[in-house]
Order: sequence, then C-alpha cells, then structure tokens
Amino acid sequence: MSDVLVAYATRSGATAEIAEAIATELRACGLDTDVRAAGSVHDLDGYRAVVLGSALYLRRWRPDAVRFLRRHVAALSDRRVWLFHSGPCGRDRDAPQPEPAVVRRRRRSLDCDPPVTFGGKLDPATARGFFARRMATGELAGDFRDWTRIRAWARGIAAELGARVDR
Ligand SMILES: Cc1cc2nc3c(=O)[nH]c(=O)nc-3n(C[C@H](O)[C@H](O)[C@H](O)COP(=O)(O)O)c2cc1C
Repeated sequence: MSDVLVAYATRSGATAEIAEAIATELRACGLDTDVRAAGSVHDLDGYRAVVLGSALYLRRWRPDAVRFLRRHVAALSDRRVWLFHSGPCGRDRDAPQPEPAVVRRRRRSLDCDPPVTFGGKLDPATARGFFARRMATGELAGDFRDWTRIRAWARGIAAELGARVDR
C-alpha cells in the first residue's frame, strides 16, 4: 500500500519524466509513492492521494488521462487530488495553459484546483509524427521543463499531506 499515486499520460515521454520527478520528491519527503501510466491503473485502493498529469496536444489532455478522470471520479472524490499539465515550449514556456473543458467538467465533483502548467519538451529525436517533428525544429525545440518549480510543487503537496518537508 502506498500513500500517493502519481498517474500520467504522455505521448513522447516528457510528462512521464515529470511524474517521476514528482514521485522522487514525494518519496524524499517520506511518502510512499507509486508512478504509473494512467491507462494502466485499474483502481485507487490503498492510495490516500492522487497526482494526475497529462501532456497537452492541441489544447487537449491525452485520452488516457481523460479516461482516468472519468473512470475513477467516485474514488477521486474521496481523496486529495492534484492535477498538472505540461506542454508550452519556447517563448510561452511559463504561460499557464487553459484547462480543457472536459477536465473542468470532471473536476467539478472533486475538491481540487485547476491543473498547474509546466513547460514541455520538443525533441526531434523523440517527436512522434509529422507535425511533432516539424514543430521540434524551430524555436519551440528544446526542453522547457523547470525542474526546480516541479520539485517545489511536489514539496507543497507533501506538506499538505502532512509529510515533513525540510527544504
Ligand atoms: C502536434 C503537437 C501539438 C501540441 N499542442 C500543444 C498545446 O496545445 N499546448 C501546449 O502547451 N503544448 C502543446 N504541444 C507541446 C507538447 O505538449 C510538449 O511537447 C510536451 O512536453 C509533450 O509531452 P509528452 O512528451 O509527455 O508527450 C504540442 C506538441 C505537438 C507535437
């Protein structure tokens, strides 16, 4: 049994790495934490809190993350929940991205804040598909994930869960 589940939906892997970084920070604060792809989670038994994150594509969450919200909404309403999405690159790296309407609708029955936005990554080596490869050649190419901010956010979650946060 773990304290926290960090579930993620990714296409090219960048959001999975954010989920891992969040989990590492939660563990460093003494919280038992699992990280799993959202599509592979069957139930939330044993978790008292859930962090759910998705990559943004065309202003939408990945289907696995939306399905996760729909499938587990009852269990989520009994737990502490935090949401994030990741995507903006280049000049917009720090710009909060709008919450997709489907997420806002599902979130109404949960006691949690809108998703926090983290910068994303566009890498020609891992980009999948024609558009992704094209986007990854211009000024949007690069890794815009702010690990300091991501880790600080995770420590805030740990503190809210009553863990000892030293840093
Ligand atoms: C075709 C395409 C569409 C995208 N649309 C958005 C978008 O609407 N909003 C955004 O912030 N980022 C957008 N991005 C950037 C991705 O969200 C970013 O590369 C992210 O880090 C990918 O995460 P992943 O590696 O976990 O799939 C888009 C990227 C591609 C390739």
